[in-house]
Amino acid sequence: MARTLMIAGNWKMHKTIAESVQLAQEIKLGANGQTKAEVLVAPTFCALHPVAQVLDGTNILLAGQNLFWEEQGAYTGEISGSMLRAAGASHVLVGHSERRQYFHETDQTVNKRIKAAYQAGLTPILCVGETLLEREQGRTETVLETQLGQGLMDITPEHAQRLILAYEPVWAIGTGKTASEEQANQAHAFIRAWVAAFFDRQTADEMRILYGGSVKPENAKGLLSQSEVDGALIGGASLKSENFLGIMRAI
Ligand SMILES: O=C(CO)COP(=O)(O)O
Repeated sequence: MARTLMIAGNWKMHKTIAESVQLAQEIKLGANGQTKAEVLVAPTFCALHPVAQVLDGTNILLAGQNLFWEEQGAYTGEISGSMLRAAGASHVLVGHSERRQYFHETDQTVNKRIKAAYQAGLTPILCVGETLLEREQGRTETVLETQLGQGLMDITPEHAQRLILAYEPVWAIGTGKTASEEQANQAHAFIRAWVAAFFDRQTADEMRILYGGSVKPENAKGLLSQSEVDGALIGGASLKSENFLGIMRAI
């Protein structure tokens, strides 16, 4: 089953509008015809539209980093799926561990956001992953199972066909500690088997499962050559075009 690799940059809370536009321009120039992978960037909300204008006419995709589940209303500080769409996004990250850790995101609110993403015509990228303590206690699979089962509750098989998953072990995010190729492949295989059981085999075979956690040009080739790893969700190394492009060229 040939799945198109995805190289995704999560810019987190980094870069002004001007800096985001600059980075997008560098990626646009560098990626031009250079990679077979699908490329995606997720800037801050305020940089979405300016970056969309830079990327117009390219096949580089744009994602929001989060969304609220209501369409509009008195929800100070939030943003809806349709607003992301209008700004030029086609995708949205949901349930990133930083959202879970710092903003009290739960599997239940993740589920609401996933549904809202579909409602708005966005493709969600659901992030799951265990903490160091959970891994040490041998609870990795239980944690993944819970995050997936509750996060994807009542999602239709049709919608599941458009879903992208990201396995991001919390202990590997921004720490410089990468999951070994075997650890990543094993977790991805577990997630794919879970998808096959929850939805169906074909959906599982076609689903992209990205790895995230200290991916850089030096380790990208090894991780991305694993049979179950269908791309990367990159934080720190996506903030410099030479690193992000280096990862793209590593595959
Ligand atoms: O959280 C991540 C991507 O969403 C990974 O971040 P780092 O690549 O900085 O470890």
